[in-house]
Amino acid sequence: MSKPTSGDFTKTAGWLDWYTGPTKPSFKLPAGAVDAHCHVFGPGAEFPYAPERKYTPCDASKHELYALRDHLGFARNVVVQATCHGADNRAMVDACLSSGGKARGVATVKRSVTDEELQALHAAGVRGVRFNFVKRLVDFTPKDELMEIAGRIAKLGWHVVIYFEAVDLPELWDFFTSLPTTVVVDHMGRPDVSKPIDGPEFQLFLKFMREHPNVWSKVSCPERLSVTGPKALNGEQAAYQDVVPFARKVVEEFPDRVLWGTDWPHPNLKDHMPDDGLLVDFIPQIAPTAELQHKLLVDNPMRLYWPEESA
Ligand SMILES: O=C(O)c1cc(C(=O)O)oc(=O)c1
Repeated sequence: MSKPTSGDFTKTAGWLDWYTGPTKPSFKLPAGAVDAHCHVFGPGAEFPYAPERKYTPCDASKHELYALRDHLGFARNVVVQATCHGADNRAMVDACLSSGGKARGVATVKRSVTDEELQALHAAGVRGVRFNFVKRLVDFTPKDELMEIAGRIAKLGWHVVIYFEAVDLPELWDFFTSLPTTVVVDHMGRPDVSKPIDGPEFQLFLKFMREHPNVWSKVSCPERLSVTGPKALNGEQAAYQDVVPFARKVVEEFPDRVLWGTDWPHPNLKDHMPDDGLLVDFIPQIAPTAELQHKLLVDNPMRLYWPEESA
């Protein structure tokens, strides 16, 4: 892979580009594995970044994403709309349409989206919308607007992906638990892994999943959540030890409602950029058996994104 650029855009100061030349994972992914959380950025010259964005990334094209998929051994991708593109889904849709059926998408839409536009997104492979509550990434959208969107996309059989910080779960609880669809939490609701796993914050997240069988979780982004590392760099096979108990707990308690993704190209990392091959090697630490791995990487994402092909 070549070095990333940003077209005519100027990257946010301190921006870390995705890792070029990732290693081949030692962990062999099961056949049909899905990278269920990744993004494309631009390229900015073709798909300009949204005026309301909170960061300007380096470009990360569909070609680079699909080369990474093949290199790591994934069969398919779920391309999640990145906030730097706002509600302009063209780059994500273009990636899905050029994947030969190997990618599905998650969009961001506004209340003004028409039924025809939703139908076109569906035809392109979109199966969900993303609601973002992380304040450094987006401006606030009123909950009545989001609930209206959820009601409309429910009719298409889509789900809602939610991204929030663990401290905000109490305030968002009533809204999340009234959503009429399957609800998929990004990155385990971003637990503070320096707090105890049996402390009130993470226990509330587990209660959220226990009491609501429509709630799923991505057990992704150890590189984002880890405080103590070690980092997935320089051949490290036991990366992000502090995240392992949290992710493993979710995988073992809810094996049929978990997803995993690389999060490539890893927006907004400030500390280091992981080697994506070593990130794949993180998976057996949190899903230690072949059965758990198959559910996490194949059965669950297929059921959610390719139900027509799922056994
Ligand atoms: O934590 C983040 O900065 C982040 C940002 C985005 C996005 O900008 O869409 O997506 C993610 O999955 C994570």
